[in-house]
Formats: sequence, structure tokens, C-alpha cells
Amino acid sequence: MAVSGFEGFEKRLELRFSTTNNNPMGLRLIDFESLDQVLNEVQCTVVSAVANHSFDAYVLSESSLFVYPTKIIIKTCGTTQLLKSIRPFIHLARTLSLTLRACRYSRGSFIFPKAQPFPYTSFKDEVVIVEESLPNSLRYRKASVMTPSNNNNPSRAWHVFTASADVEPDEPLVVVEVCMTELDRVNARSFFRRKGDGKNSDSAGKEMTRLSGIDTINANAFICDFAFDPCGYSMNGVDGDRYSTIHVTPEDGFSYASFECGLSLYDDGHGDISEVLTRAIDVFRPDCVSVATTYGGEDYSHEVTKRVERMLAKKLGLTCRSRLVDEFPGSGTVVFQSFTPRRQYSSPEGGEQ
Ligand SMILES: C[S@+](CC[C@H](N)C(=O)[O-])C[C@H]1O[C@@H](n2cnc3c(N)ncnc32)[C@H](O)[C@@H]1O
Repeated sequence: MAVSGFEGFEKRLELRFSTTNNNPMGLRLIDFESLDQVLNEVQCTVVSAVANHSFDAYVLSESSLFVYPTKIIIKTCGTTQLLKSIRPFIHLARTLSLTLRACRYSRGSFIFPKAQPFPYTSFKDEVVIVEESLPNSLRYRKASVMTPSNNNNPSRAWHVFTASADVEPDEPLVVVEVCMTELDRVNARSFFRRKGDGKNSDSAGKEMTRLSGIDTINANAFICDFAFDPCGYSMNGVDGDRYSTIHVTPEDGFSYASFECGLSLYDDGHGDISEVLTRAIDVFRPDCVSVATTYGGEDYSHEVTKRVERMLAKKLGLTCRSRLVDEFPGSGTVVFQSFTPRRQYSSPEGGEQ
């Protein structure tokens, strides 16, 4: 851990592959020892795991890994070396006749940027490393730093790099990534272990899931949860082919929580996303929230992200201070929204609103 405090903001990597064989298990055939070796390079380990008929979900010592037949999603926090996983994952996929067709790397702004190792001290350097790790066939590439200008916390930007073999997005999926800082102190207490409770990391995790209300965010999800000692929490939710994940750094002064879920553009039968987000954010009652929505198809952005704004304002008193939209060839559209509580906002001129 950095001397300053634990870096909660995750680095996130998504690798999507195409396959030339008909094995429906695809990347799920990668053996655990090989995955463990990749994670060793990244500097994290598996602490808990669950699988269903659609995918494998691993809780890591620093966040989460999801393995689908043709897709890997890995997010890691702290001072981990996430980008060291790109080459070995591409290599392991190749042994199973899978070829990389798209890559997306994203992260927020670190709370302790100076504590990061190279290349994570500069997004430009991170992009160079990602680009060097990718095959030339992924020729549609773009890097962008989405920086809110009228926000009272301008240091919170969203960094995105994408690369794709095709100019059209390859899947009609939506990914929603929520980053929360300055968590409500009372709510954050749920993520500290009680001394002498006689519980292990799994049973303490279950208790945190229930006491915090995380179990009500998606009642259909099977939850694989883990409590760190003396504090901290991670969970993966598994609901059919949908994943969700929450990570919590509850320490005062650098508190942070993230919520992420994947859903389909066309079949949103798993609950209105604005309601799901409201329930997730309500667990933490943070003073600073960002929501990055990435979608591959058309006609999603406006209506749904506006609905999120209306719902967060009505139910949680959060006002959207900034809304940025950017397009990525072959990787869809990203909408980045920043919210703070209505009562807190100082206008750029310094007056209270
Ligand atoms: C891994 S978890 C969740 C990570 C996630 N990115 C986040 O910050 O929300 C991080 C929390 O667990 C605590 N923690 C305790 N032991 C840890 C360990 N061995 N590895 C990582 N975090 C640990 C940290 O102090 C922090 O509060």
C-alpha cells in the first residue's frame, strides 16, 4: 500500500476476441495456473471465485476478473501493473484459436497519482504501452481524456483508450462504471471488520453485503463477496450472462467505492438501469460520483443517461454538473457524467448555488 493511503481507483481492461473454432467454452478453458501466472505479473491474486453457465468471476486481492468465452474484463486497483496482462492474455487466447478483435482500457483520475509506478503516472505513457502490446490488426485506435470543465472537482477525468479491428462496434452491450469518493462516514462503517467477530473473510463479506444493503441492488444476482482485514470489501454479482461488481475502500480521507455492471442494449429485463444505479449509489451516499456509460449500438445514450440524471436528482439529491460524450471507432460511445449533492456545489465563480 502507498504511504499516503490505498488507491481505490481501478484500471480497467477489456479484451474481446473472435474465434475460429466451435468450442463454446472459449477463453474459459484457460487453466487456473495460467491465469494465476498472469495475475502474478499484475501483482494481485485470486481470493474468491464463482462460475455459472455463462462466465467465470474472480474476486482479486485488488478488484476483479471476469472470463467469458470470447471476452476478458479485468480491473485492478492500488499500484497494480494491469497492462502487463495484455500480452499474456493474447498469447493464452491464441493457444485456444482465439484472435484479439478489440481492446478497451479505461480509468478515472487517481487519488494518489504520485504513488503510481510507471507507466501509470501519465496516461500518454499508458497508451504507448497498450499500443505496443496490441497486434497491428487492431487499426482503429483512439485515446481520449474526458475532463469536466464546469465541475467543482476538475481533477476527476475519465481516461479511455480503445483499439478495434473493425470500425463498427462488435456487440450490443452497455457497460456502466460508477466511481464514488467521499463516502458517507456512517455508511462506510459497514465495511470495517469487528474485532473478535470470529468470522472469516467470506462470512464477514456476507455480513457486509447484507448490512450495507448491497444484496438489494439486484436481488436476482448470486453474490460472491470478500471482506478484507481490517477493512475493505469486494464482491462480484452473477446473474445469467450479466456481471456486476463492487469494491470499497472505506478509510476516511481517501474513501472510495466503485460499482460496475454490464447489460444488454436490447434486453433490459434485469431492471431499469437508473433504478439499479440509484440503489448502488444509495449504499454509499458519496459526495462525488461519476458515471461512465459505454455502449456499442445506437439510440441508447440520450434517453437512458438523461433518465439516470433525473433519478439521481429525485431520489438522492445529486445534480449532474457535467456530461461529456465521445465516440470511439469500433468501440462505441462513452457518456461521462459527474454528480455532486445539490447542497454542496460552489459555482466556478465561487458563489454557492
Ligand atoms: C481490495 S479492496 C477494494 C479495491 C477497490 N478498487 C476499491 O478501492 O474500492 C481495497 C480495500 O481493502 C483494504 N485492504 C486490506 N487488506 C488488503 C489487501 N491485502 N489487499 C488489498 N486491499 C486490502 C484496503 O485498505 C482498502 O480499504
